[in-house]
Amino acid sequence: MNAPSVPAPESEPENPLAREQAHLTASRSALRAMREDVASLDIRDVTANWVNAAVLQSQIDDRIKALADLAHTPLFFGRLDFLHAPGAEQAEGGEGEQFYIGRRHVHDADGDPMVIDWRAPVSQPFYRASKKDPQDVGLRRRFGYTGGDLTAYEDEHLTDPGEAEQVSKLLQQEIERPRVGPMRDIVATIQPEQDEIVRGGLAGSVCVQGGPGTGKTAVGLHRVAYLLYAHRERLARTGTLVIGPNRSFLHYIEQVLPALGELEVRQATVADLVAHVEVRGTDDPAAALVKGDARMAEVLRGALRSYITMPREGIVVVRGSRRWRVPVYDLEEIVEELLARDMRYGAAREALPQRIAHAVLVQMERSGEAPDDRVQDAVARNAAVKAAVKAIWPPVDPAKLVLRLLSDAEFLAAHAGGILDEAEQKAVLWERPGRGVKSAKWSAADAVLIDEASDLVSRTHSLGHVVLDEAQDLSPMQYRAVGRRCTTGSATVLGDLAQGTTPWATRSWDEALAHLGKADAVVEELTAGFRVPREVIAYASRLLPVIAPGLAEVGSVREAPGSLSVRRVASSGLTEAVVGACVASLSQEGSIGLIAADARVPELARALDAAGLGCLSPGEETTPDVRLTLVPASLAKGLEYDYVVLDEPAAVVSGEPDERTGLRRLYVALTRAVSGLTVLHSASLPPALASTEHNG
Ligand SMILES: Nc1ncnc2c1ncn2[C@@H]1O[C@H](COP(=O)(O)OP(=O)(O)OP(=O)(O)O)[C@@H](O)[C@H]1O
Repeated sequence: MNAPSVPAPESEPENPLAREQAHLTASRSALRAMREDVASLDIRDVTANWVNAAVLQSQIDDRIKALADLAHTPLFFGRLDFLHAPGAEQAEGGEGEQFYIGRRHVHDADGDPMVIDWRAPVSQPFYRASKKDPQDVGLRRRFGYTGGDLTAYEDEHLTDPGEAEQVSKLLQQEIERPRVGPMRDIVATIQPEQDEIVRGGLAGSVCVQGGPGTGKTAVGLHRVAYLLYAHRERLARTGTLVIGPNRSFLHYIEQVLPALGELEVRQATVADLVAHVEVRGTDDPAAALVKGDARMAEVLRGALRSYITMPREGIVVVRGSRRWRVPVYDLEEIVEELLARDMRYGAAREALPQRIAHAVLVQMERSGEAPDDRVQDAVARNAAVKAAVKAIWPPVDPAKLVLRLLSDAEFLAAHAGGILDEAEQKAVLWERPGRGVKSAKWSAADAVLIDEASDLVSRTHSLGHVVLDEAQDLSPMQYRAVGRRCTTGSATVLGDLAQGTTPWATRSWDEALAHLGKADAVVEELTAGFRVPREVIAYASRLLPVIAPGLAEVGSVREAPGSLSVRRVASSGLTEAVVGACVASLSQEGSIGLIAADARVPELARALDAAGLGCLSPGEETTPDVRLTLVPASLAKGLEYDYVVLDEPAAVVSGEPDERTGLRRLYVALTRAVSGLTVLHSASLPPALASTEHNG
């Protein structure tokens, strides 16, 4: 591989860099021309009315926006020189072709491509071709940019046996490029094992187990962009959704898809999905554990069914001078038939009057009448029929059903008997029964129960594709809630068993996928770490045998000697030392995260303030002026900073209800740094970390 070449004077036409720069300039002009073409469209003659005109104009405006040339977003980042024209028989010796790979398609005035969308099939070898499998690629070239200028390139001659394989310097530089602002895309440097997941088919679901910084979030987001490209129409109809753990995380990732040209993807937390009631209460862990258990689905199903009462008498429908009788045994048969079918409670309730009316119609026909559909509808709306339906199959409000289960010990016992033991029933019962849906102090887990009940009453709308990030923290009931939003679609599940910090954290992906309703999903593993330097990840991985025995240690694609510093200070000087470490980190470029146990955050905030250091909360955008974020350990998951200062690990551990969860929380905190981690402690470190004191 050639090292990034030293830029030669641009006037030299045979200088490859100058040629590439010329192609960039030409592509930019072509893009401008494409934009101007759209802008000059005259729609006055093609639209019949102003509504159509407005719709068309807004589509044109969107298209113009999509064709914008962003100064700091390189139009292309790679080039592929195929040995033969793609698609041509190689034996024919067809002329090789050259393609520039970028974020979007750009063509010249003749319609010939100048830049190919990274998602097009012809771009795939850019990510997958290797010396072992060159995929007909003679040369792969990666471009390096400084600001918006093309300043370097790096070549791989995949079919040259003499050229040794090397780690790309441009990849390394891209990862280490200081972070300001939200998460960015990785479209120029997606790795082969990541690309396999990104370009997986829409039909199948996939689950990715990957340690910290292996690119799970990046892969999930690029997968959505890819699927939208490959299945645009279908997904435009059915919809896509990205689920993340909390609002700050969603803010952090929200720019990635728009930067890839995808503006229509909804992003939400699980709490957003199940927001049927206002959540004002919390559960103790014992209650939350039972409420999140999949057995609750069974309890709810039984409780809902208990509202159905077998008819005790027949009904009489009076129409004009005639009376039609539906005997009790006919009604019973109808109800039994509905019960036997796999119908939602609400759908069956709607079907019931029609079934009764049908029974009446059959009698009418037998007696020589010729009733049509309108008569059937009229009978279904008859007062006697309505009254019977109400008695047999009354309407049920899902929130009221859950309210009753959690408030009424007898009702709960009647439906949880044989499913939950007595202690479990006691755990879920509210101390003070809820009076009404509005006033009850619902917890997050209760909202999920209501969502389950709602789905039993009427089917939840299913989307085309759902990406579920940080999945390891979901309870079985939450997996079910997500699963019913993609029953007819597919899912990408991303997570790390070692980072599970809820009492119900996922123990096995097979189990989780079964709750999600995607038991046939393929489980893939990512083990190459992009974020965390080797020294730091090795230190954090000392916790793995305790927090997730059997899980492979994450590697690192980057050596960064001196990236870890662990220092013990006197407890009276801890806060001051931490502020000092922040000041030192701020002398470097990029973002700084000060991570601390939640309980330590107020004191540290005051100390930073007193030192005149402005700081942000997680999810707030870093700017060149304010680059320091004060991160409560409970919100650190999924985030990253160029430099991390970690305050008092022992406090992070003891901030959690049990030691394993505490150590997992610590593992998350230790794995947020891209370029450097400083750990400051006054209390002893957990034994796994203390084994070899590390001083940097
Ligand atoms: N192929 C790649 N090229 C460049 N950067 C990459 C690549 N893959 C991942 N990264 C970068 O590595 C960092 C970590 O990625 P990401 O946040 O997706 O990891 P993760 O597996 O979700 O981590 P965590 O488990 O900690 O949430 C990000 O800055 C991401 O942009």
